[in-house]
Amino acid sequence: MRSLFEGYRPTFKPHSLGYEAESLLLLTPSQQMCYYDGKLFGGYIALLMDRILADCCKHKDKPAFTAYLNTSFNHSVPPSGPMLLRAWPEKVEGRKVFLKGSVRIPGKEAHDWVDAVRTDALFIRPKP
Ligand SMILES: CCCCCCCC(=O)SCCNC(=O)CCNC(=O)[C@H](O)C(C)(C)COP(=O)(O)OP(=O)(O)OC[C@H]1O[C@@H](n2cnc3c(N)ncnc32)[C@H](O)[C@@H]1OP(=O)(O)O
Repeated sequence: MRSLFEGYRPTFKPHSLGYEAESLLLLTPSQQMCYYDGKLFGGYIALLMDRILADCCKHKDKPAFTAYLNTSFNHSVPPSGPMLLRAWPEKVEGRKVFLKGSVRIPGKEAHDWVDAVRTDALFIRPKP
Protein backbone atom coordinates (compact mmCIF):
# COMPACT_ATOMS: atom_id res chain seq x y z
CA MET A 1 0.00 0.00 0.00
CA ARG A 2 2.95 2.29 0.71
CA SER A 3 3.66 2.71 -3.02
CA LEU A 4 0.17 4.19 -3.49
CA PHE A 5 1.27 7.09 -1.29
CA GLU A 6 4.76 7.59 -2.67
CA GLY A 7 5.57 11.30 -2.69
CA TYR A 8 2.70 12.09 -0.32
CA ARG A 9 4.19 14.34 2.36
CA PRO A 10 1.52 16.48 4.01
CA THR A 11 2.28 19.70 5.81
CA PHE A 12 0.00 21.05 8.53
CA LYS A 13 -1.01 24.56 9.53
CA PRO A 14 -3.02 25.53 12.59
CA HIS A 15 -6.72 26.19 11.92
CA SER A 16 -9.31 27.56 14.35
CA LEU A 17 -10.88 24.05 14.53
CA GLY A 18 -7.67 22.01 14.49
CA TYR A 19 -5.28 21.75 11.58
CA GLU A 20 -5.45 22.08 7.82
CA ALA A 21 -3.32 19.81 5.66
CA GLU A 22 -1.80 20.17 2.23
CA SER A 23 0.36 17.97 -0.01
CA LEU A 24 1.73 18.73 -3.46
CA LEU A 25 1.99 15.47 -5.32
CA LEU A 26 3.56 14.37 -8.60
CA LEU A 27 2.64 10.74 -9.22
CA THR A 28 5.18 8.14 -10.29
CA PRO A 29 4.38 6.15 -13.48
CA SER A 30 3.11 3.17 -11.43
CA GLN A 31 0.74 5.48 -9.52
CA GLN A 32 -0.72 6.96 -12.70
CA MET A 33 -3.77 4.68 -12.73
CA CYS A 34 -6.27 5.47 -15.46
CA TYR A 35 -9.33 3.66 -16.76
CA TYR A 36 -9.72 6.30 -19.47
CA ASP A 37 -6.56 7.70 -21.01
CA GLY A 38 -5.49 11.02 -19.53
CA LYS A 39 -7.96 10.88 -16.61
CA LEU A 40 -6.71 9.72 -13.23
CA PHE A 41 -8.95 6.96 -11.80
CA GLY A 42 -11.55 8.53 -9.49
CA GLY A 43 -11.30 5.74 -6.93
CA TYR A 44 -7.62 6.45 -6.50
CA ILE A 45 -8.34 10.15 -6.05
CA ALA A 46 -10.92 9.26 -3.36
CA LEU A 47 -8.27 7.10 -1.64
CA LEU A 48 -5.83 10.02 -1.58
CA MET A 49 -8.56 12.33 -0.25
CA ASP A 50 -9.52 9.83 2.47
CA ARG A 51 -5.88 9.70 3.51
CA ILE A 52 -5.30 13.45 3.76
CA LEU A 53 -8.64 13.99 5.51
CA ALA A 54 -7.78 11.26 8.04
CA ASP A 55 -4.31 12.77 8.56
CA CYS A 56 -5.86 16.21 9.00
CA CYS A 57 -8.09 14.85 11.81
CA LYS A 58 -5.34 12.82 13.43
CA HIS A 59 -2.63 15.50 13.48
CA LYS A 60 -1.79 16.05 17.17
CA ASP A 61 -5.16 14.47 18.08
CA LYS A 62 -6.92 11.11 18.32
CA PRO A 63 -7.53 9.23 15.06
CA ALA A 64 -10.99 9.32 13.50
CA PHE A 65 -12.89 6.95 11.18
CA THR A 66 -14.44 7.85 7.85
CA ALA A 67 -18.25 7.88 8.18
CA TYR A 68 -18.83 9.42 4.75
CA LEU A 69 -16.70 10.77 1.95
CA ASN A 70 -18.79 12.58 -0.66
CA THR A 71 -16.63 13.38 -3.65
CA SER A 72 -17.51 15.58 -6.64
CA PHE A 73 -15.39 15.24 -9.75
CA ASN A 74 -15.67 18.57 -11.55
CA HIS A 75 -12.71 18.21 -13.91
CA SER A 76 -10.55 15.24 -14.78
CA VAL A 77 -7.13 15.08 -13.14
CA PRO A 78 -4.23 14.52 -15.59
CA PRO A 79 -2.20 11.59 -14.23
CA SER A 80 1.23 13.04 -14.95
CA GLY A 81 0.72 16.64 -13.78
CA PRO A 82 1.11 18.13 -10.30
CA MET A 83 -1.86 17.92 -7.98
CA LEU A 84 -2.41 19.75 -4.72
CA LEU A 85 -4.36 17.81 -2.08
CA ARG A 86 -5.99 19.91 0.63
CA ALA A 87 -8.11 19.16 3.70
CA TRP A 88 -9.49 21.34 6.47
CA PRO A 89 -12.09 21.10 9.25
CA GLU A 90 -15.43 22.90 8.76
CA LYS A 91 -17.31 22.04 11.94
CA VAL A 92 -16.70 19.97 15.06
CA GLU A 93 -19.61 18.56 17.10
CA GLY A 94 -18.40 16.37 19.94
CA ARG A 95 -16.78 13.30 18.33
CA LYS A 96 -17.93 14.34 14.84
CA VAL A 97 -15.49 16.23 12.62
CA PHE A 98 -16.96 17.63 9.39
CA LEU A 99 -14.26 18.36 6.84
CA LYS A 100 -13.80 19.67 3.36
CA GLY A 101 -11.10 18.76 0.92
CA SER A 102 -10.06 19.46 -2.62
CA VAL A 103 -7.70 18.41 -5.35
CA ARG A 104 -6.33 21.38 -7.25
CA ILE A 105 -4.67 21.13 -10.62
CA PRO A 106 -2.90 23.78 -12.71
CA GLY A 107 -5.30 25.99 -14.68
CA LYS A 108 -4.86 27.56 -18.09
CA GLU A 109 -2.99 30.64 -16.84
CA ALA A 110 0.45 30.47 -15.22
CA HIS A 111 0.29 30.15 -11.41
CA ASP A 112 -3.46 29.51 -11.66
CA TRP A 113 -4.94 26.46 -9.85
CA VAL A 114 -8.46 25.11 -10.21
CA ASP A 115 -10.44 22.76 -7.98
CA ALA A 116 -10.84 19.57 -10.00
CA VAL A 117 -12.32 17.58 -7.12
CA ARG A 118 -14.17 18.62 -3.99
CA THR A 119 -14.96 16.46 -0.98
CA ASP A 120 -17.33 16.76 1.97
CA ALA A 121 -16.54 14.30 4.67
CA LEU A 122 -17.54 13.25 8.15
CA PHE A 123 -14.99 11.58 10.40
CA ILE A 124 -15.93 10.27 13.85
CA ARG A 125 -13.55 9.91 16.75
CA PRO A 126 -13.92 6.74 18.84
CA LYS A 127 -15.98 6.77 22.00
CA PRO A 128 -13.83 7.54 25.06
C1 LIG B 1 -5.28 4.24 2.92
C2 LIG B 1 -5.21 5.34 3.94
C3 LIG B 1 -6.55 5.92 4.14
C4 LIG B 1 -6.62 6.44 5.53
C5 LIG B 1 -8.07 6.60 5.88
C6 LIG B 1 -8.28 6.19 7.31
C7 LIG B 1 -9.73 6.33 7.66
C8 LIG B 1 -10.44 5.04 7.41
O1 LIG B 1 -10.30 4.40 6.39
S1 LIG B 1 -11.47 4.48 8.63
C9 LIG B 1 -12.08 2.98 7.88
C10 LIG B 1 -13.35 3.24 7.08
N1 LIG B 1 -14.43 3.61 7.94
C11 LIG B 1 -15.00 2.69 8.73
O2 LIG B 1 -14.68 1.50 8.73
C12 LIG B 1 -16.09 3.22 9.65
C13 LIG B 1 -17.24 2.23 9.75
N2 LIG B 1 -18.23 2.80 10.64
C14 LIG B 1 -18.07 2.70 11.98
O3 LIG B 1 -17.18 2.00 12.52
C15 LIG B 1 -19.02 3.47 12.82
O4 LIG B 1 -20.21 3.70 12.10
C16 LIG B 1 -18.41 4.83 13.26
C17 LIG B 1 -17.14 4.57 14.11
C18 LIG B 1 -18.05 5.73 12.06
C19 LIG B 1 -19.42 5.59 14.09
O5 LIG B 1 -19.83 4.70 15.10
P1 LIG B 1 -20.10 5.25 16.58
O6 LIG B 1 -18.85 5.80 17.16
O7 LIG B 1 -20.77 4.16 17.32
O8 LIG B 1 -21.04 6.46 16.27
P2 LIG B 1 -22.55 6.63 16.67
O9 LIG B 1 -22.61 6.74 18.18
O10 LIG B 1 -23.43 5.64 15.98
O11 LIG B 1 -22.85 8.04 16.00
C20 LIG B 1 -22.18 9.21 16.46
C21 LIG B 1 -22.77 10.36 15.68
O12 LIG B 1 -22.31 10.26 14.32
C22 LIG B 1 -23.45 10.22 13.42
N3 LIG B 1 -23.10 9.31 12.33
C23 LIG B 1 -22.55 8.08 12.40
N4 LIG B 1 -22.33 7.60 11.16
C24 LIG B 1 -22.76 8.52 10.30
C25 LIG B 1 -22.82 8.60 8.88
N5 LIG B 1 -22.35 7.61 8.09
N6 LIG B 1 -23.33 9.72 8.32
C26 LIG B 1 -23.79 10.74 9.09
N7 LIG B 1 -23.74 10.73 10.45
C27 LIG B 1 -23.25 9.63 11.03
C28 LIG B 1 -24.59 9.67 14.28
O13 LIG B 1 -25.83 10.09 13.74
C29 LIG B 1 -24.29 10.34 15.61
O14 LIG B 1 -24.68 11.70 15.54
P3 LIG B 1 -25.23 12.46 16.88
O15 LIG B 1 -24.14 12.33 17.91
O16 LIG B 1 -25.46 13.87 16.43
O17 LIG B 1 -26.45 11.72 17.25
